Amino acid sequence: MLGRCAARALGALRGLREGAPPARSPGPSRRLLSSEKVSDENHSLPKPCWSKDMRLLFDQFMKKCEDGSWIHLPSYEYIATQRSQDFPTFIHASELINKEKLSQGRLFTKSFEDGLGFEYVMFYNDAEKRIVCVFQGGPHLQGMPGFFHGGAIATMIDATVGMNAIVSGGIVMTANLNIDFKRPIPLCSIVLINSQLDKIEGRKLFVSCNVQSVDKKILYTEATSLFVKLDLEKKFD
Ligand SMILES: CCCCCCCCCC(=O)SCCNC(=O)CCNC(=O)[C@H](O)C(C)(C)COP(=O)(O)OP(=O)(O)OC[C@H]1O[C@@H](n2cnc3c(N)ncnc32)[C@H](O)[C@@H]1OP(=O)(O)O
Repeated sequence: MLGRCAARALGALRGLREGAPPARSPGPSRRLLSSEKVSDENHSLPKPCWSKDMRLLFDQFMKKCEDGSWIHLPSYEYIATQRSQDFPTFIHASELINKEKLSQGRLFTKSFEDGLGFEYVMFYNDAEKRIVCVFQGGPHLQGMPGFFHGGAIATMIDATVGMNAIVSGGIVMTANLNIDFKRPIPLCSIVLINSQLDKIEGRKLFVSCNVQSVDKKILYTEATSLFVKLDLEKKFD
């Protein structure tokens, strides 16, 4: 049974949850998505490609979820924003969005074969407005030989702070992301991305985060971000 905070967080994700597969019900917006592959697989559950350490951390966080203080967030290949009914004004009004290509859209972090790209699981603490992401990056995320690409790290930071903003603010977009890369992260290592909602001012949500080694001895990266709740009356053009 979900606790109250779990229900609230998962309710917030319903509006713009990370990758809920598109609705199967027919309708005008559903026609855009008719040719896509629909996968209901929750990628936040252990897979064969997860290392022993990743599984250990998963088990530790799942233990913390037992009293309801932490929530295990699901993740799917599709983001609900692909459902045009979630963005009625933007998608239908903008001439810039290719409606055919939209049906092939897939969440960037879920676009690699298992184990080669982004493997991660996120846990949310409602009382502390924190999300911890346990991230195991694969060999296709290489930048300098032997280390992760900075863009791959930025992607996972954006995904984690973004999820924190979504849980609190609903439909948001990244307006600003500042990253200090302090140490290179060895390729294929597992790191913790710790994000914190710092404040909300009107439509603006400020979220900070750091990336640490699992033993917390190495601070790899620090970041601050600004997310803006979308004004659904405005158009993208
Ligand atoms: C695993 C994955 C899970 C899912 C997580 C997904 C995370 C990924 C999210 C993304 O990557 S989104 C993609 C990257 N972001 C974009 O493409 C956004 C592009 N920018 C925009 O579309 C608009 O600038 C934006 C929607 C962010 C804001 O436009 P609005 O017209 O809604 O806002 P407006 O200009 O009215 O500004 C609202 C407030 O925000 C402030 N603001 C907006 N942009 C700002 C900025 N860049 N820096 C500082 N402040 C900014 C602005 O000053 C104002 O402050 P005040 O209310 O105090 O007056």
